[in-house]
Amino acid sequence: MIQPDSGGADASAASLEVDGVVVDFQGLRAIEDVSLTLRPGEILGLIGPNGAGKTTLINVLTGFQAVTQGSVRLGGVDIAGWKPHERSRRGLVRTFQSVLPFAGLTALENVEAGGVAIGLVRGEARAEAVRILSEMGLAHAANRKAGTLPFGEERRVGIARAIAMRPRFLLMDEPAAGLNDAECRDLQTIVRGICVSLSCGVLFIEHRMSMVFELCHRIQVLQLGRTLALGPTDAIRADPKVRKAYLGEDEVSPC
Ligand SMILES: Nc1ncnc2c1ncn2[C@@H]1O[C@H](COP(=O)(O)OP(=O)(O)OP(=O)(O)O)[C@@H](O)[C@H]1O
Repeated sequence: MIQPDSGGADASAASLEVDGVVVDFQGLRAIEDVSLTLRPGEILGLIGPNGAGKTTLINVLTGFQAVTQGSVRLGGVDIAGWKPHERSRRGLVRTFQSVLPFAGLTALENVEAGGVAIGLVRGEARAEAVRILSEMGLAHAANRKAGTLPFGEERRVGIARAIAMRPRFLLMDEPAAGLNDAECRDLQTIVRGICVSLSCGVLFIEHRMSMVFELCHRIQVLQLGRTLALGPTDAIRADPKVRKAYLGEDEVSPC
């Protein structure tokens, strides 16, 4: 597996960094002092049982959830005051499990909307969308309404739209949910491709552990809002406290 750049002050300045974040919901502490670093070109798995705080952390990163304490920095800049659309314009992009908000648009229009959202003029966004759809094997679907596509293709349209936003960091919340084995393998190829060709850092939240283990360079494990473990994939896979808390003693389910 190709390892991303992992060291030096330059790497930190180019990274997405969460520092000491706390999130409270009316008396419930959902996140307790979590720090996280995502480097360009790396795939960082974020795993943990239900309620561990993974989605809340994504919402913090995308600007939909305010923090009670702590900071988020993009390329060394504190982004606390940035609105969600400013974050995505500057390269902090997330994928959704479904393209449903745009289900009535064609696949091409969906991907074009990604380019327009980051400020491309329509013609440029369209040309880019045609190229991305073709690279993702979706050229045949360009003029079909996204909501009428097979599930796996609809999911890929959502990822294509994210790619059109030229992500520096891509946040993927359960991208494999509902996909079959072949679609999971396609997804892995796509994620690796994004990582290498765009030098994009990917935060990969997924319950399918076989996929997390195959794809991720490092894994951070959350439990009850705290970081239980963080390290290279092989070390996390073998960590007894992670196995006890999350993985169980049995081997993981296949993807
Ligand atoms: N808007 C909210 N108001 C109150 N509590 C919330 C809110 N959002 C999340 N929580 C609580 O915060 C904790 C973390 O939830 P979160 O959804 O981030 O976990 P998760 O790791 O993403 O879980 P899952 O794997 O089930 O998606 C849970 O106890 C949840 O009930």
